Amino acid sequence: MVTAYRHEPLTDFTVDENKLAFMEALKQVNSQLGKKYPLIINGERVTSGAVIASYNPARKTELIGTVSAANKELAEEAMQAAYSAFSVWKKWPPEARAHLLLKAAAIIRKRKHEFSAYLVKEAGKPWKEADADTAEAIDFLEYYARQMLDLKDGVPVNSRDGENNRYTYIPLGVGVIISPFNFPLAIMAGTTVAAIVAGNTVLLKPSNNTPVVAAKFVEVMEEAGLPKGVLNFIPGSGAKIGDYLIDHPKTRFVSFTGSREVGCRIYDRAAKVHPGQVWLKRVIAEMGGKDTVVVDEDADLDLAAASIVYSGFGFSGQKCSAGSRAVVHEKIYEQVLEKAIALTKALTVGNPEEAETYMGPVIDQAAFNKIMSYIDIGKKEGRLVTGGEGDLEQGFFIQPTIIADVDEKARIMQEEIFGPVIAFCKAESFDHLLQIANNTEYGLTGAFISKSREHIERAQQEFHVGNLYINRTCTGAIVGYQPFGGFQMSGTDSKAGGPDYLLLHMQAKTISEAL
Ligand SMILES: NC(=O)c1ccc[n+]([C@@H]2O[C@H](COP(=O)([O-])OP(=O)(O)OC[C@H]3O[C@@H](n4cnc5c(N)ncnc54)[C@H](O)[C@@H]3O)[C@@H](O)[C@H]2O)c1
Ligand SMILES: N[C@@H](CCC=O)C(=O)O
Repeated sequence: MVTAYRHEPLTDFTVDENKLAFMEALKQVNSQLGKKYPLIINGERVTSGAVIASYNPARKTELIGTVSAANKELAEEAMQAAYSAFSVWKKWPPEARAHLLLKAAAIIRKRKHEFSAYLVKEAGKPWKEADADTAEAIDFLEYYARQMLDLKDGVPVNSRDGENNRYTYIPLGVGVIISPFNFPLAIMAGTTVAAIVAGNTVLLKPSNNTPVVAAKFVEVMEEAGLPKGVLNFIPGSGAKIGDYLIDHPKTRFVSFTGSREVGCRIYDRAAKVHPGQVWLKRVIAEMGGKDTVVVDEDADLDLAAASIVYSGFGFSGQKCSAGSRAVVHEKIYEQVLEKAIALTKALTVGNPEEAETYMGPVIDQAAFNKIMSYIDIGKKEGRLVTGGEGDLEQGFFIQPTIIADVDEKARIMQEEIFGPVIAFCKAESFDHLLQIANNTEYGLTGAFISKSREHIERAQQEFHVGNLYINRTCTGAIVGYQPFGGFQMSGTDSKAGGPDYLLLHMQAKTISEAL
C-alpha cells in the first residue's frame, strides 16, 4: 500500500542548515566537472566519435561534461534494443513498474541538492528554480507511479447476463522522448517515466544544452533496477537522429516538449506512414507560449506588479509559462507599470551559484542573440522603461527588460521571445482585456488579477488557456495539483502531471467473454 501523493516540499534557503547543505552540494558538483558520459544502449555504455560538450551558461568556458553523441547507426541500435526489450517489459506487473519509479524518487530525494547543483551549473538556474525543478522531477516519479496503480486494472464497464466485459489499458510500444533545456530534469524525467511506467520502452534524446543532468538521471533509473533496453540514452543532433527516429517504422509514439517550430515539424513527419509501419504514430507535443498577466481595473496593484514581474522574469523568462505580456486596464496602467519597474530594478542578476541571485543567464549564444534582437524590435514597437542591456563577458546575461506602451498586435506581443522581456499593453475595458489576452496563436498559461467576482467568473469561461491562474503568477504548476499543458499552438494539451497523462501512452483493450 503506498501513501497518498503529496508534492515534494521546496527547500527553505533562509534556514542556515539548508543553505550550507546546498553550498556543499555545489562544491561536490564543482569537483566532478568535466567528466565524460557515454550513450546507454541496451544497458551497455557506448562511446561514439562525436561528443556534445556542455558548458556553464554563466561561465562560458567552464565545461560541465562531455556526452557522446549518437549517429543514425547508434540510434538504430537503440531502436532495436528498445523494440526487443518491449516484449519483456510490457509483461512486468504494473506494481513492479510503479515500485521502480518510487525507488528512483527515493534515490533522487536523497541526492536532491546534488541534482539541483547540476541544474545551477548546467542550465544556469538560480537555487530556488533548481530546487523546484528537482522537486518536480520527484513529483512526476511519485505521481505517475500512483497513477499506474490506479489504472492497472482498467475501468469498470457494464456486462449483461451471460457475458463478462472488461476494459483495460495496455502499452503502445517504443517511444521517442525529446526534451527541452529549460526543465532539464523535471520535464526530461517526467516524460520518460510516464512512458516507462505504462509499460513502454524508450529512446531518450535530451537537449544538447543539458545532457549531463539527463545522464545522471539515467544512472538513477539503472540503480533503481530498470532492466536493460527499457531506457536507452541517445543524446545527439535533433536534425540528424531526430528525423531518423521520428520517421522510423518501429516508432510507436513520440513525446516531444520544446519549441513550436520543432514540434510542428515532428507532428507533420510523424503523420506519414513508412514501409513496414503497421500503426499510426501518436504524438504528444507540448510547445511554446505567449502568456499573459491580465490586470483588471480594481486589482490589488502590488499583487498585480508582483505577478507580472515574477511570472516574466523567473528563470530569465525561459519558461513556456512565462508571463511575457502584461495587459493592464488603462485606469491603473501607469501605477502598475511604475510598481513593476521598481520591482524589476530590485532584482539581482548574476552568477546563479550565489545564493542571492534572482536571475542568472540565458542558455546560450543563440538565445542571447535572439532575445537581444527582440529587444531591438521592442524598442521600435514601444518604450524601453527598464533593462535592455546584455553582457557577454562571462556568461549570457541579459537584464530584465520591460517595454511599455506596446500595441496589441506588435511582434513582441505575439512571438515567443523566451527571455527576460515583458511587453506592457493598455486596454480600455474588461472586454478589451480579454480580447487582447486571447489574441495570440498560443494558449498555454494566463493569470487574471482582479477583485471582481463577476469578472473572475467570466475570465474562467473566456480566457482561452490550458492553465488559468487567478490572483497569482502564471508559472509554477505543481504535479498532481495543477496539471500542465496548453491549447492551440501551445501543443496537444497533454496535461503533464494530470490524471489523463498516462493514458496518452497506452491503448485501451475491450475483452468480452461469453459465459
Ligand atoms: N508546453 C510545455 O510544456 C513546454 C515546456 C518546456 C518548454 N517548452 C518550450 O520549449 C522551448 C524551449 O526549449 P528548447 O529551446 O530546448 O526547444 P527546441 O525545440 O529547440 O528543442 C527541444 C528538443 O528538440 C530537439 N530537436 C531539435 N530539432 C529537432 C528535430 N528536427 N527533430 C527532433 N528533435 C529536435 C532538441 O535537440 C531538443 O532536445 C520553448 O518554445 C518553450 O516554450 C514547452
Ligand atoms: N510547468 C512549468 C513550465 C514548464 C515550461 O517551461 C510552470 O508551470 O511554470
